[in-house]
Amino acid sequence: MEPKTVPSRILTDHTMRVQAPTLAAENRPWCLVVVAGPMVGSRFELADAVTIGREAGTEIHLPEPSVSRRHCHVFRKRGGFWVNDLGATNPVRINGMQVKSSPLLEGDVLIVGDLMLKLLGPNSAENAMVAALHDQASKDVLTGIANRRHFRAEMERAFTQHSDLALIALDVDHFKSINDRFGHPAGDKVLTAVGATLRRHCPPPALPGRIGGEEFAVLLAANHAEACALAEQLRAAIEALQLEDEGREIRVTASFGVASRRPVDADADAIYARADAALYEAKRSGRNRVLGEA
Ligand SMILES: Nc1nc2c(ncn2[C@@H]2O[C@H](COP(=O)(O)OP(=O)(O)OP(=O)(O)O)[C@@H](O)[C@H]2O)c(=O)[nH]1
Repeated sequence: MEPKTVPSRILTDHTMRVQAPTLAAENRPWCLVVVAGPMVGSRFELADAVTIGREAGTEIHLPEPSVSRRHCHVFRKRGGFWVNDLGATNPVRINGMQVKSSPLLEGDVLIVGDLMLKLLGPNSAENAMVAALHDQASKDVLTGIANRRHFRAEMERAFTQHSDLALIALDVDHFKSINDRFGHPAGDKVLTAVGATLRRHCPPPALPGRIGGEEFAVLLAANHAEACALAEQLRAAIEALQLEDEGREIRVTASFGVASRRPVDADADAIYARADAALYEAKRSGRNRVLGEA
């Protein structure tokens, strides 16, 4: 019998470029993806208007020497995107051609200093692939929240953009004895429940992350009092978790340290170090408590 073949259909646009088949579920934000040069693989979702530059506070922040402080402006115009060069030392180019002010079309490559950024539309297969790879690279496998690498990168990025910045560091209490009494899989169940609690109480733009083992952290644009209030809410929610293993109740508590940005801080690590010191003090003084930085 003849094997049944399904006729395939290749879709092309007016320039005869092959279009990815559109799936109903896809409708991602437009994004610029670094396809060559420093920061390759970085993905930036596009708002209606963004400035690209080396200067802290630009929406697409590219801290590279070949990029001007304020390099170019990308904005929506007549249903598409448009680019204006802001007088960059290395002039903006699109697909190799120098431009002052020009439309930017899906699939175009925008050259900013030594970086090549490709514009990907909401339904492109490349956009879906890059988003999936980004997800895999940035999430902790067990809990689904940010992994250490992504959390630290976001911490540095947030430091360039927010003056009101706070960090909550937390660590599950006596976690080793949970593993010893109930076994490693039950320990994993506890970590998963803590991750879910953080996700539930810290919606975006707050960012919860798993730093490693039983250590977690939350990054938020808030003042010290707001961050301490959130930490207290998290402490109570973790203490209220109802977990069991083969009919045996697993009691879980965590200790918290909170720190917020000071004018003297040179980087986000300085804030993290103070949150960690406060967490250490919370452990030392009895656990299951929130302590602000000294
Ligand atoms: N189940 C499980 N255990 C882990 C994982 N990662 C690290 N651990 C365990 O976490 C435990 C951490 O123990 P400690 O650092 O001594 O801390 P603790 O027992 O929580 O004590 P305190 O922090 O002082 O309250 C170790 O036994 C690690 O083996 C993981 O992914 N899953």
